[in-house]
This record gives sequence, C-alpha cells and structure tokens, in this order.
Amino acid sequence: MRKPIIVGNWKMNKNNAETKAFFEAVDAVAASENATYGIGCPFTDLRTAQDNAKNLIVAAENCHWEDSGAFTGEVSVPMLEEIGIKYCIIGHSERRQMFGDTDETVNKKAKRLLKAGITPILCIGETEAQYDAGETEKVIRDQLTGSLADLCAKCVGSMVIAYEPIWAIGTGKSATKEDAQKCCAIVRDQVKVMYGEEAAENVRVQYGGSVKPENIVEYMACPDIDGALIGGASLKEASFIDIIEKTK
Ligand SMILES: O=C(CO)COP(=O)(O)O
Repeated sequence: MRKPIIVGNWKMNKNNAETKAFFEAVDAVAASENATYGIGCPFTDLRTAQDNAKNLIVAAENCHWEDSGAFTGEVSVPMLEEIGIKYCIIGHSERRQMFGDTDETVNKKAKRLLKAGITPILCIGETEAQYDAGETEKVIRDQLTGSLADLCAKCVGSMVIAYEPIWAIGTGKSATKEDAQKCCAIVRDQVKVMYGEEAAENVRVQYGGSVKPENIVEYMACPDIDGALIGGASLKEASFIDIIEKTK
C-alpha cells in the first residue's frame, strides 16, 4: 500500500520568520498515520523548518550532484544530509526552463540523492504546446527515460515522481482529474517498463498544477495519484491546513 504524500513547494518565497510562523501554525495539524505532509522551502529556510517540524517533512528544492568544489551558488547533497534533510525536489519545470536543468543533470542529482538515502521528488511534465500537439505521453516517457536512467529498481520504487503539466502551474488552469489520472498512470507504466512491476507498485506519483483545497479530494481519489505537489496553495497556512484536513 502506497502512503499518500502531499508536499508544498514554496519556490522562492518566505524568510526565516515566516517559515517559523508557518510551521508553528501547521505542523501539529500534519500529524497523521495515513499520509505524509511536507514543505519544500528555500535553502536559507531549511534549518528553521527542520527545527520547527515534528510531523511535516522538509524538502530542499534543488541540489548539486557533486559533493563539493567550484560550483558557486550551489548546495551539495552532503550539505543537505548534514542538517537532516530527507527529501529533495529535482527537475522542477522552472529549473528546467530557467536554469538549464536537463534530464541528464536531473539523473545525476537523483543518483547522488539516492546514494545518501534522501528521497528525490522528481518533477516532469509537458508544455502547453506539447499538450496541444498531443505529445504528452511521449514527453512523459522521454523525460522519465532520461531522468531515471541507470538506477536500481528498489531505488526507483522509493522515489516520488511529480507529474506537473507546465500549463497548469500557477495558472489556475488545473488538469481535469481524468487527464491527471491518465498521465500519472503513464508515469507508473513507464516505471514498470524500465524497472518492473514492484518498482511501479511502490513509486508514489503526485499530480501538481493549481492544486487547492477545492480540488485536492478529487485528485486523491484517483487510483494512480498518490499525492500532490502544491505551489501557491501551500503558501498560506489556512489553505495548506485545509488541504491537510481534507486528506488525512
Ligand atoms: O509548481 C508547482 C508545484 O511544484 C505547482 O504550482 P501551483 O500549485 O502554484 O500551480
């Protein structure tokens, strides 16, 4: 049985004081046997988040694949490990579109995180033009082929994969539950093609893109959707609490 996992992605938002206030308001509500709740936050907030989290899991939003060296502005996996981080978002479409992340570099990040026992939350998803051209399935399979190359089946089974159609991110134009289910099933099938039945059964697949309290329940009812990656609606304490209460 896959345990649902719902994670907020704050992106480049919130300072330390805001992080502390958020965790003080939300952490106790996130206690649940049935689901995992968490927040991905900027590097500068990670320690504050960790210090104030008993129930919420804390995720970094990126990492570098090398352990140290001349990589100005980057943060390594051992640095995340040292402060107890257990999850890390990789390959978010904003990083792919604006900061040059590719399936190849995302794959290197996944390998290094898995070696450290940190769970990658791997993001994939098509652009609006690809959606309109009917290329969604091909894009999903291609991105997974590259991003999940040369891993072990058990490792892949332990991962979280977030299907986030780019046209649904921050637009309020969320995918229909039928489309989201169909694409999350394609994600699971591609894991099966690459790593077999058990990895496909175990991998947790999230939907992301304009998820909010009003639509979370219908996504979570879909058989291949095990959670959500949530941007805007994770920034306000009240809406994230609402999401938690509707899904615990
Ligand atoms: O990018 C996202 C999560 O990673 C989704 O963002 P929104 O929930 O704001 O659409």
